Amino acid sequence: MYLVIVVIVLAVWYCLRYYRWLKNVYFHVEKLNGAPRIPIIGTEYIHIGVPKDELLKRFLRYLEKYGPLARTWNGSQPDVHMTKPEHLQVIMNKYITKGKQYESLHPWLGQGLLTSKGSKWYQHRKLITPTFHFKILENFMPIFVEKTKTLLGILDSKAGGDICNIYPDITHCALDIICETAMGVNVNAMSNDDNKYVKSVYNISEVLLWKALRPYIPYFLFNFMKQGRKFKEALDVLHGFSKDVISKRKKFLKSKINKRKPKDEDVLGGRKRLSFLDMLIEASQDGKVLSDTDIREEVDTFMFEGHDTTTAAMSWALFLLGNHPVVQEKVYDEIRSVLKDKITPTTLVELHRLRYLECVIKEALRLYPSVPVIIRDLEEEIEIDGYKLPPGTQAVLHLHMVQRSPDHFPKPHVFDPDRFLPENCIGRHPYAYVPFSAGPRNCIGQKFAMYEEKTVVASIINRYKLTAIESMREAKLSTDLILKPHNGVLVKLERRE
Ligand code: HEM
Repeated sequence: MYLVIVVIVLAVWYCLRYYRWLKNVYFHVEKLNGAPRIPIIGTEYIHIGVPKDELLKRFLRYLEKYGPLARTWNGSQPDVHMTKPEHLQVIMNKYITKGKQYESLHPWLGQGLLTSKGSKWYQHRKLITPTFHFKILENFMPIFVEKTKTLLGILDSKAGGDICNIYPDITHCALDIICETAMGVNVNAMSNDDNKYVKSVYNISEVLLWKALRPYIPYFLFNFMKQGRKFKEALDVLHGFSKDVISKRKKFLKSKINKRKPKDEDVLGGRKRLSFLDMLIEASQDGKVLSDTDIREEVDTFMFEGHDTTTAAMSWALFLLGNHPVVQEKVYDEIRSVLKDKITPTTLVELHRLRYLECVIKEALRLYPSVPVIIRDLEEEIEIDGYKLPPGTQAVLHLHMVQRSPDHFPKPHVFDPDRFLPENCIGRHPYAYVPFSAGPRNCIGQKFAMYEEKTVVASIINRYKLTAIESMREAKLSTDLILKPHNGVLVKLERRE
C-alpha cells in the first residue's frame, strides 16, 4: 500500500515537473531551429562517432543550416548557439556566469578566475588585474627572450633539413615561459619534455576533452574508468607541484622580510622581478585576503589558460606566414628595420613598433581563435531576435563563426592582415572580432599573450624562411579544449643568413 502511494506521489511529482519544463523551457526553445530532439539524449547524437578533426567542421555545417540562432539539447538542457556580433554583445555584457560545461575544470582549477562566479570572481579579478599592468609585464621580457633563444637553438638543429613539426617545440617554449612567469620556476620543458609536471599538463588536457565529449558519463563512474584514473594521477602531480612551489616561495619571501638588508639577487631565485605567484602571496596578506587554496587555484588557472592558448596562436600565425611568402617577407623587412642586427626583440618599445606583425597575429586569431567557443549560463530570462530564452539556457557563443562572417570581413576565409590596419577597422562592429572575449570577463592575459607571441614569432621569422607543407585548405582543425592544427605545424626551415 505504502509503495503504491509512493509511486503515485512520485508519478505526480514527475508529471508536474515535466509539465513545467514543457511550458517554461521546451516550447520556447523549440521555436528555434535545430536537429530533432530525442527524449533523454536530446540532440547529443549529432556528435557520436565524429572524429576529433571533423567536430568543428560538422558543427559549422549545423550552424549554417539552422543558424544564426540555433538550438541543441543536452538531454533536457537547452543550449542556444549564437553567431552574430549583436548576440555576443548582449550576452558578454549581461551574463558573467560561465556555462555548466566549465564544471569539468573545477577539480583542477577550483574557483580560479576562469571558473569562479559572483562576488568571489569580482574580488579576485579586482585584486589580480594590477598584476597584468604593462609595467609589470615589461619585467617578463627577459624571460620571453631567454626562452625564445633556447627555442631558436632547438630549431637550428632542424633547419635546412627535412620537413619538421614545430608545434611541440612551440608548446614546450610556451610552457617554460608560463611556468617561470607564473610560478618563478623553470621546468625545462624544452630540454626535458619527459618532466612529470609537463606530462601531467598534457594528460589532463587530453582527458578533459575526452570527458567533455561524453557528458552522459556520470562522474562517479568516470572516476573508476581508465581515463578517470589518468585524470586523478595527473591532478595529484599538478596540485602537488603547485602546492610545493607555493609553500617554498612563502617561506623564502618571509625569510627575506626578516632579513634587514636583503640582497637584490635574493629576490627571485637570483632575479629581481616577481612572478605572478609572488604578487599573489603579497596580496594575500597572510591568508586574510587570499587563502593558500585561492593562490593555488589562480596559479593553476594561469598555467592552464596561459600556455595552450598562446601556443596555438603562435603556431597558427607561423602556419599562415609559411603559406604566404609575400606577407612573410613584409614581416621580415619590418623586423629588420626595428631590430637591426639583434636576434630577438628585447623591449616593449620594439614590440610596439612591430605593427605589421601585430596585424598578422590578429588576423591569425581571427581565422583560428585559440578559444573558438565561450559558454555562459543565462541565469535570467532574455529575449533575443524575438525568441524568449528561459533561465538555465546555456548560451554558446561561436567566436570562430562570428569572426568569419562575410558581413564584417569581406572574403572571410582569405588571410589578409591589412584588415587590421587602423584605417580598415573603422566602423567595424566592436563584437565582430573578439578572440580574447569582451566585457567584464574578457581575457586578463591578452597583453601578456601579445608580447609573448610577438617576441617568439618575430625571432623565428628573423632567423628562418618558413615554408608550410599543408595549405589552409588541407589543414585539419582539432578542437581539443582549444583550436589546434590537427597535424601540428609542418614546415621546412631555412636559415636566412
Ligand atoms: C592568444 C592567447 C590567449 C587567448 C586567445 C585567450 C583567450 C581567452 C578567452 C576567449 C577568455 C574568455 C574565456 C571564457 O569566457 O570562457 C579568456 C579568459 C582568461 N584568460 Fe586568456 N587567452 C589567451 C592567453 C592568456 C594568458 C597568457 C593568460 C595568463 C597568463 C590568460 C588568462 C586568462 C584568464 C585568467 C581568464 C579568465 C578571466 C576572467 O574570467 O576574469 N589568457 N582568455
